Amino acid sequence: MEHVVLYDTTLRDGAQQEGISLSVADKLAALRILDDLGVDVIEGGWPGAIPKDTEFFRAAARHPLVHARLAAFGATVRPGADPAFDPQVAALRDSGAPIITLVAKSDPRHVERALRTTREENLRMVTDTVAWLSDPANGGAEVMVDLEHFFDGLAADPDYGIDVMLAAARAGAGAVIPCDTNGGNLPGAIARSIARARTALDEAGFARVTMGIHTHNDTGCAVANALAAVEAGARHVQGTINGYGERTGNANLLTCLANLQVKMGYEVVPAGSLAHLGEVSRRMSELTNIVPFPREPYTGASAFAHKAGLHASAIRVDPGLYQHIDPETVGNGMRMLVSEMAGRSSIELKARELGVDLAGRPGVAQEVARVVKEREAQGYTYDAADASFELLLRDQLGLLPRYARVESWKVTSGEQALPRGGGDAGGADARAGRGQARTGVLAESEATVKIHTGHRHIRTAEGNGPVNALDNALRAALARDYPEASATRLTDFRVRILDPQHAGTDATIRVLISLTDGTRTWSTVGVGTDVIEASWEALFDGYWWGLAASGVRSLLIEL
Ligand SMILES: CC(=O)SCCNC(=O)CCNC(=O)[C@H](O)C(C)(C)COP(=O)(O)OP(=O)(O)OC[C@H]1O[C@@H](n2cnc3c(N)ncnc32)[C@H](O)[C@@H]1OP(=O)(O)O
Ligand SMILES: CC(=O)C(=O)O
Repeated sequence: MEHVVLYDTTLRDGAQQEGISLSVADKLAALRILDDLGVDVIEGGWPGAIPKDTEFFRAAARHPLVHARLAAFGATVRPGADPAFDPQVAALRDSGAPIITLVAKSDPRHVERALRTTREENLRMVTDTVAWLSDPANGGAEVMVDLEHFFDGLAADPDYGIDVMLAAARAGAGAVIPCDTNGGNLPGAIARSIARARTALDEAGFARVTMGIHTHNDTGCAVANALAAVEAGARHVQGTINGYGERTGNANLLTCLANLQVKMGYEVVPAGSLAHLGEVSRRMSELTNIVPFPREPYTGASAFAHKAGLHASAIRVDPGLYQHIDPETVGNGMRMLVSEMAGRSSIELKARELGVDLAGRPGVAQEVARVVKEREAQGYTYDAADASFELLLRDQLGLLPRYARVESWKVTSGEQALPRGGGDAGGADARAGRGQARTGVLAESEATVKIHTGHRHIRTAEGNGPVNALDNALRAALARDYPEASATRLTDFRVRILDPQHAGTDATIRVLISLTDGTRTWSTVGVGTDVIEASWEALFDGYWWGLAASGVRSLLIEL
């Protein structure tokens, strides 16, 4: 199988994304993740331009890589400058990286208007910088050249970009990488230009020079453009994990990798690595602190999630009928979503996922599907509230322990005058009119919950809002007989109006909550015209599911 070089630029071009700021420690952690994945090259940053990157290359020297080689990124010398006396070029050499990737202007409009120099001088800048850095007397790095604005440049002048590329090859570059810097090109144009560039290299006697591709996603075609380039002769693909990058991002390297290896038959990373794609995507999300996009191909949480009943019915026979690959190949998993679009098969497959075998009990699946459709028509949503669905399913099967009977609950909210000297009338909270900072009053809520287990428990609790007070009171009441309830905490609370066009504050609303006990997380749903009532339903189901999932035995004695 032919190899395609995988070149990761998450730590350089990915870090150019709005909102991403990686510390040296983050970059070192990413280095390990990328090396374990088996990429060939990891571009670590721009030493000499960004102090953190200079420090990163110093630190990286103490972390030998098993699979990948490190690349330092930088620019050619400026017009009129000699690389031997250029501090930025010296910083690239001093980074100790075995690969140096230079960005070079290949669009004559950029040469003339951004660099404000001549086309000939730009060719000289490329030639001299590549030759100096690849000279063994100056460290002898392998030099790769990113041809900035290559595709747009060819549209303006069909030859100049090719001349820059050949100058780089002549000076000793090991790889030349046409870049769709503005991300405005489509696959056909990319493929035609790459084919032309490859032919030009071969005809000039540079068959040894690798043709690369670097694409941005401004037309939504970054991955497609990278793959089109490979079909046209590129054998080096640059991209970033999760498609991070300036503006709309770079080609998602994980999507490129999966497509190249699984669909196009190239050898890219060691065979076992593919099964870690999901993990790599999530670990990099932790480092960038950017929530993973659920609909990301191959790695996203929804990439193999099925909602339509007819899909489920075919999947029950053979998952391959509605999936382009086995999700486990890329470290993902199939999920069944239950909603108003469910039929018997969806319920049966979801039940199987939850460890309940409904095979041979079509009546139960049919009845659960009917209840789900009926309740979704009222506003419930089970694909976002797995725990509520599980309660419904187990209830139908008579498999649900009843932990408590609710006698009553109530919440009061109001404002209470603070003692003199209490509160702080200034600050941002006061300007926003929030909570305790207004003119000496404290906003607070109080809830009382009465439940029966074997005994009658009455608990009153305060909170900074009604849902918080209700949550505190319910937890305290349950924890008297079920101490496991004390570990449960609310982590998310979302409310939405279901019929905004027909009603104002008296609209039906849906509350979706997420809870955790420190190990598991789960979500439940409540619906009503009263936001507190809907919250109570979601909370009660949430605690109920938590106790059932912990295997807690019911102590309820109905008198
Ligand atoms: C397409 C890409 O994404 S390339 C990567 C881009 N990444 C970055 O820019 C991040 C790091 N950049 C930096 O830290 C700074 O911009 C630096 C250190 C590179 C330059 O900083 P400064 O010298 O203050 O200048 P500034 O940021 O305004 O850049 C303009 C200068 O770079 C020159 N320049 C721009 N592109 C190139 C290039 N490909 N080769 C050589 N010089 C270039 C311009 O001619 C201009 O030089 P001049 O001031 O002599 O006219
Ligand atoms: C080099 C680079 O990042 C670009 O041209 O997009």
